Amino acid sequence: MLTFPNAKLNLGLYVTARRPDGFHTLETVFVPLPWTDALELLPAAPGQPTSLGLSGRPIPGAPDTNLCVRAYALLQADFPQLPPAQLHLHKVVPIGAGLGGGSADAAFALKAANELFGLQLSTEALESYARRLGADCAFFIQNKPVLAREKGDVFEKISLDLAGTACAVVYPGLHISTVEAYARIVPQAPAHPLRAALGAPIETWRDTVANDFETALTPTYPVLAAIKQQLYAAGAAYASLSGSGSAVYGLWPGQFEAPALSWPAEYLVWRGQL
Ligand SMILES: C[C@@](CO)(OP(=O)(O)O)[C@H](O)COP(=O)(O)OP(=O)(O)OC[C@H]1O[C@@H](n2ccc(N)nc2=O)[C@H](O)[C@@H]1O
Ligand SMILES: Nc1ncnc2c1ncn2[C@@H]1O[C@H](COP(=O)(O)OP(=O)(O)O)[C@@H](O)[C@H]1O
Repeated sequence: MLTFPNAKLNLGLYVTARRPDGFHTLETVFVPLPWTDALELLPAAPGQPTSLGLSGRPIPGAPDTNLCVRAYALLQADFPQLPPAQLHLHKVVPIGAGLGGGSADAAFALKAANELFGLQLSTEALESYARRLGADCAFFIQNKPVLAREKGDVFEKISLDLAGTACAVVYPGLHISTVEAYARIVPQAPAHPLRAALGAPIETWRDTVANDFETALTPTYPVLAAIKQQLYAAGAAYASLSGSGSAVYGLWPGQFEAPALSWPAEYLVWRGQL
C-alpha cells in the first residue's frame, strides 16, 4: 500500500503552561499542508524481518528508530498476527522544520497497517496509538484543521475557510531541535485567544496571531525575522514561523499562487494552495 504523508502548518502557537511531566500545554491550530513524503507498506517476503528502505532527504538514526518503523512495532506488540513488514520511505519534507514530517510518517504508517491488514481500529484508537509516538502525531490521523490543546493532541473543531489561499514555505536549512525550542519559552496565556483571532479576516492576523517559538528563537536566528519581513514585502497577508521552526510560511488569500520570490530553490521549498 502506497500512502502520501503530508506536512502541517501551525496557525498561531501559544505555549500556555509547563506540565509536571516536563511537557507543555499548547493552544495552536493545525492545518494540513499538501506537500508530501511517500511511504509504502507491504508484507515482507517470506522469512524476511521488518525492513525500511530510504530515499530522498537523509534521516539521522538507525532504521528501527525511524518513526514509521516505531509505529508499526507499536501495533505489532498488540496484534501478534501482524507479519514482518517491508517499508519504504521517500523523504521530501525537511526534518526539524516545524512541518511535522516525521509525525506524519508515523501516523500514516498506523493508518496503512490498519487498512492493509484489516485491524478495524477506530479513529480514536489510531489517535491513541499516535499520541504514544509524539505529541503532533495524532493530528495526522484525521488530518483536517483543528484547534489543539493540552500537549497538542486534544482537538476541538474549528471552521476555517482557507480555500483559494496561496501559500509559500521558506526553509532556511536550520535544524532547530524541538526540545531546545521549548526550553527557551516562558509559558503564558495568549493575548488574543486563537479561535476568535482566526475567525477574523486573514489580514488582521498579523496583529493578533502569534507563534511563541518565533518570539523566543528570533534573537538567536535573525534569519527567521528576515524571511518573514520579505514575505510581507512580497504582499503576504500573514506570515509566521511554523511550529518550532525553522520553516516560515506566507499566506496570500484569494490568489492562485504566491508571487515569484527571490530565494534560491533550496530556501523556497514549497509554493501552492492550502
Ligand atoms: C512544537 C510542535 C508544535 O506543533 O511541533 P514541531 O515544531 O515539532 O513540528 C509540537 O509541539 C512538537 O510535537 P512533537 O514533535 O510531536 O513532539 P514530541 O516528539 O512528542 O516531543 C519532543 C519534545 O518536545 C517537548 N514537548 C513536546 C510537546 C509538548 N506539548 N510539550 C513539550 O514540552 C518535550 O521536551 C518533548 O520531549
Ligand atoms: N520518518 C521520519 N521523518 C523525519 N524525522 C524522523 C523520522 N523518524 C524519526 N525522525 C526523527 O524525528 C525528528 C524530527 O521530526 P519532525 O516531525 O520531522 O520534526 P519537525 O516537526 O520539528 O519538523 C528528528 O529527530 C528525526 O531524526
